[in-house]
Amino acid sequence: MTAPILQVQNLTRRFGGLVAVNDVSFELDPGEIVGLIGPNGAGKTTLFNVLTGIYPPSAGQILLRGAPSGGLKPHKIAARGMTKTFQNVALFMESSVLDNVVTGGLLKNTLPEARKKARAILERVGLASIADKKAGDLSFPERARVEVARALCTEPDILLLDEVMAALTPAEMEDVITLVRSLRDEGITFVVVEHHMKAVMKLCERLLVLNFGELIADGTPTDIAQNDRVIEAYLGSSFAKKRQHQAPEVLA
Ligand SMILES: Nc1ncnc2c1ncn2[C@@H]1O[C@H](COP(=O)(O)OP(=O)(O)OP(=O)(O)O)[C@@H](O)[C@H]1O
Repeated sequence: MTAPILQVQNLTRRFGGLVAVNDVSFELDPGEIVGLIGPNGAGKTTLFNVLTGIYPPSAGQILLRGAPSGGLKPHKIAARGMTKTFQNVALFMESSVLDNVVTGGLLKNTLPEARKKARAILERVGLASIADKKAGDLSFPERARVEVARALCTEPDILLLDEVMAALTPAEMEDVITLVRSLRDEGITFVVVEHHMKAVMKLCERLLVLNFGELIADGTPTDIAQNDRVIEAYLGSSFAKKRQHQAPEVLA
């Protein structure tokens, strides 16, 4: 049996009196593609932020390849192999696509090495033709791809994708799904936050469901689509009671 690459144990994050992530525990095996879903405000981004060191945990443990990583700074956690993309794309808008991606590579490489790596990654994700364009001149879907490229340039073992498919056309989503699968085949483990349920169901082999900060389900997309607690969380209890063994459209 392979050892888990990530162990999250009783993780809690509070903001004053608000418990944004509440006693959450799960493990990731290397090479999994796991979706993290839940209604607005469920705690998905906060969980990503705690895992990647943007916020320290209020309680609980995070073990990255068996070593505690909770409370370390983001660059330390990225250097150990876990990083995330940002929901509201945080590129340097005045810099070129290439220079944005290079910043990811500087974590583990000299500048010339980082530039070489960044060019290879831009080629890999299909952005080589816009390498010299200013990030501020890109369309939103292009920016999201650059965000992914920059995260890839940190050479992650675990990549947390925060809504990179927002505003993509169905064809562009297919491209992202193909890219994520092929990167997984090269050894990267993924956790994906995405509101587009069809894309999540297609891409992910396992789903974790948060509601009001609590992990209410962990299973295959088929199991999750039939799970009463999940349906209730999305649609309210009256719908869940009326439902007769039929997955609602929101989870189909
Ligand atoms: N820095 C912060 N300070 C105070 N409260 C916060 C902070 N960040 C998040 N929250 C609160 O924590 C809860 C969880 O928010 P979070 O953004 O993690 O949810 P989410 O599941 O990612 O939501 P969405 O799907 O809308 O992006 C919300 O009630 C939010 O208002």
